[in-house]
Amino acid sequence: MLIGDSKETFYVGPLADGLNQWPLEEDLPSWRSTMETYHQKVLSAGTKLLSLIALSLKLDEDFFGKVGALNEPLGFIRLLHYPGSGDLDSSSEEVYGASAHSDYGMITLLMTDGVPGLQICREKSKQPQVWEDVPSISGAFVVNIGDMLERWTNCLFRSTLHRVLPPRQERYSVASFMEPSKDCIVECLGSCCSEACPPRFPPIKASDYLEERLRLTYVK
Ligand SMILES: O=C(O)CCC(=O)C(=O)O
Ligand SMILES: [Fe+2]
Repeated sequence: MLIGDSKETFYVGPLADGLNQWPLEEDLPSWRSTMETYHQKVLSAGTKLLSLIALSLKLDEDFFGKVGALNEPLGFIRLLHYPGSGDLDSSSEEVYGASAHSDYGMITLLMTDGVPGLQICREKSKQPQVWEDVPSISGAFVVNIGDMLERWTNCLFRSTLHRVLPPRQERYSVASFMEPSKDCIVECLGSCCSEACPPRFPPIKASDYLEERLRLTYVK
């Protein structure tokens, strides 16, 4: 019996570090160039969004660049496939397509094929949790706030708790994660704390934070 998420994933890592292992051109013609173009475009959209977030926090629009969050190598793309419930092994007991989590980085730009399933919980620390369907808007990204942005803003920007219900029909999505560059120190912004509202999290190096989260997720 299988218990766990039904999702299948394929990662495309940062382009600049040359570590991606691409399928052969003759096996998947134009796939690599399509993914590289998508990677560049989605990172550029994400960088613009981060400038808007910086401005909303009364920071310089290039704040995230200046603190070293946007240095290369940057950005992971996760291609996701959720089998339709009819395609699942009848002995498996997957409860979710993707179980409840928040993403680790700054923001995630999510594109789906329109098949429902994604849900968010607005008040993540309240019990019982209330889950709402996220409607798909053709041509638009769903943008999730990640945990490191929550740390930076001392919870002014809350990371989005989300999950994917096992879809009845097959579902595809593409999640593009903007994580701060490895050496960037994520620490409470001066404008987000005061004596009455001290920093809730100590400063942390982005790579240390990420490694710890990955360890907790994958090493059980
Ligand atoms: O497939 C989706 O809609 C969400 C995927 C997701 O949350 C993730 O990959 O972190
Ligand atoms: Fe996610």
